[in-house]
Amino acid sequence: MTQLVPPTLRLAPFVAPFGVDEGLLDDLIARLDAAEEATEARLAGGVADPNVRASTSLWLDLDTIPDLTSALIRFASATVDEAFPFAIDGFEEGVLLQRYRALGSAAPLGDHYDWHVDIGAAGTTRSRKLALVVQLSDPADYMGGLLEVNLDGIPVAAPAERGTAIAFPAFAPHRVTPVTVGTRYSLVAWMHGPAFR
Ligand SMILES: O=C(O)CCC(=O)C(=O)O
Ligand SMILES: [Fe+2]
Repeated sequence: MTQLVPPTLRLAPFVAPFGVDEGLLDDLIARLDAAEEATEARLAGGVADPNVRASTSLWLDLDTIPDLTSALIRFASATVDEAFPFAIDGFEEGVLLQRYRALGSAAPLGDHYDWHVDIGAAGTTRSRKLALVVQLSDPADYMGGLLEVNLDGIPVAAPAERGTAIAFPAFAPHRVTPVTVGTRYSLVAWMHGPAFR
């Protein structure tokens, strides 16, 4: 089948409502808060450096939450059709829930994730093509915690509204600025496909 592809590559994140009930967003937050497996987020290679990244995270198996899976597939299709026409096969890693806190952070200014890209040189991260982030928190619940994406040299802050989904290429530098008050929760997933070449 012929695939319709946009004539140009977008240089701004793709943003759309994620389209799930607030109850599901609440449930995801509760899962992270309750999880005993939730661990201090670590950099690839297992080294934790709170100057680069400080947050709490929990991996979820996608098979267990059908409403979440269908919303991710809908949003991923829209992203590929309307913004980033990459060859995509599916979500290979489940989803990662993230919590960024002001209080209790190992980092002096609050939990954060400094500039980085999500694509890696080898292993699972090598075939990451698109990063998808869902804003799980109401922006009134925290200060700071901006997701900024830099696709063309100028960092753009992603909308923070609860239930908003944001997609960008896995090779795009992005960061989460320190949460200085309250707590921000997010969901991150990656669409995989034949590795960029
Ligand atoms: O929490 C976010 O909004 C983004 C997290 C992120 O960049 C990552 O986990 O790689
Ligand atoms: Fe990232």
